[in-house]
Amino acid sequence: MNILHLSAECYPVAKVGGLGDVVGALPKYQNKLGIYASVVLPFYDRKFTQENALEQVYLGSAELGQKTFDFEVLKETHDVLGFPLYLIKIPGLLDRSEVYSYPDETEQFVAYQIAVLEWVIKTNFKVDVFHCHDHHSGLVPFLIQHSRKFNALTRVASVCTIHNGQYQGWMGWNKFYYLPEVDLSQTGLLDWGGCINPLAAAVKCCWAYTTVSPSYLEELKVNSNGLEFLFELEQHKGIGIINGIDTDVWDPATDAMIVSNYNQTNIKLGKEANKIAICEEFNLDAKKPLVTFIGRMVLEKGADKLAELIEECLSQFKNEVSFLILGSGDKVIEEEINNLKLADCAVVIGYNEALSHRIYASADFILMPSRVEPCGLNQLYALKYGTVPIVRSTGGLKDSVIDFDEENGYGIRFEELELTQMIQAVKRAIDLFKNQKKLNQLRQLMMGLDFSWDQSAQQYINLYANLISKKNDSI
Ligand SMILES: Nc1ncnc2c1ncn2[C@@H]1O[C@H](COP(=O)(O)OP(=O)(O)O[C@H]2O[C@H](CO)[C@@H](O)[C@H](O)[C@H]2O)[C@@H](O)[C@H]1O
Repeated sequence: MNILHLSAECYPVAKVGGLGDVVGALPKYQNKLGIYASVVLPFYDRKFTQENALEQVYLGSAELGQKTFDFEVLKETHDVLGFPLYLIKIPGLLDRSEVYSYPDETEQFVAYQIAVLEWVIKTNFKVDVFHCHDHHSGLVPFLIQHSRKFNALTRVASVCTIHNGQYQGWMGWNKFYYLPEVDLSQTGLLDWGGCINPLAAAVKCCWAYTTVSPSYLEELKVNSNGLEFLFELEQHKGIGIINGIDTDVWDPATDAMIVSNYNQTNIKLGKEANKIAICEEFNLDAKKPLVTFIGRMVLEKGADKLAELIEECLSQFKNEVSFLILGSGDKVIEEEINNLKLADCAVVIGYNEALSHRIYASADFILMPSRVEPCGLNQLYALKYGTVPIVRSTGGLKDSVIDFDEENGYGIRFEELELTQMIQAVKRAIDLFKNQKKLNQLRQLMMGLDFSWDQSAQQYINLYANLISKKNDSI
């Protein structure tokens, strides 16, 4: 079975958030399970592409509207990631350093998708399933069905995974001419709310779509930035598969980025050593419970509530708790948090992968007050590192964290994004920290949980197999 993953991100080539983590891991685990999974990304001029051997496997050209563009397909020579990695390089369009936020992003991602399909057809690259991640490759299921140019691929299955339904890749109909000739009777499939909506088109045209947790599958029907009705209509094609974690990268026993490695048996000492080091670095008191937040500072993550919460906690629970915050995103939120000049609170604005590992290993608690959380990887990493998650009960957080007051529970949950509930959750963390025996029992329990990719990777494989066998039945 040959699967081609299409994505804008893939760790460690290019990661902005959790999409990168998933696409950097899932294909590796799928290959271990005996299928042949590859990834095709836009080319980025970054550390990974500068430092690894890349060979040209295809040189071609295609049209974006009236313009012809040349493109190269490069393959990373040694499969260092555990799967074949292909990169689409288009001079002047896909050869830059950043992943997102260029003014011609639409042109970038449309050209990427056209180039991928062109390359697959011209080289007879064997694909049984196009696995499209988020809106950046959302036009592919439509194009292979309704564009004559790609009709050699009509019978290739397509699966679309929604990591984040809030972003949909909207483009005006004035850019319709970027697409190759398509069946004009089918253009309604591209439309949602009067513009071309690649995520909506993917959901309508794919053979199956998945969400990154079962709860998120349900939530999209009531909260998906305008697509609620669509998710209701197409629910028969939907399935929720929770993300896993890549234990080659995220394991405190082997993690080369942390100060002191540890496992379930020496967790107390291990966490202590990491905590002492980080508290020294950030001038915090290692004797106090350390609560962290790591992530994108955006409304989705509830980051706008952090500044007020920290101020309140440090005033109500004076000298009883400390905070270490790492993130970047919305400039207003960044500034609000960065302006907190308080003892017992350290803030790092920016993206720092190595620091994030050190924080997972040293913090006692990780706060995730998300408004929306399709899966959430931070809580899964935290569990693996024996760090108690404090989460709002939503999406994947609800599916992966059981409150420690419940049977076999280990985390702290609250329902509403409301200051009093959040303060109460932090208070429970402080009380738990005072009971070191209980805290260590919970740490042992958390570290023993299995959120590895093995099971979820298999669920995707079962889905592909189902789709392929249905296709064969229908021939
Ligand atoms: N400033 C910073 N420095 C270092 N590391 C940082 C960082 N900010 C974030 N990270 C890292 O980025 C990742 C974020 O993971 P999330 O699951 O929160 O992803 P995100 O919301 O981007 O993705 C979407 O896709 C993923 C994958 O499906 C879903 O889990 C999620 O719910 C959904 O919103 C983690 O590895 C985290 O450690």
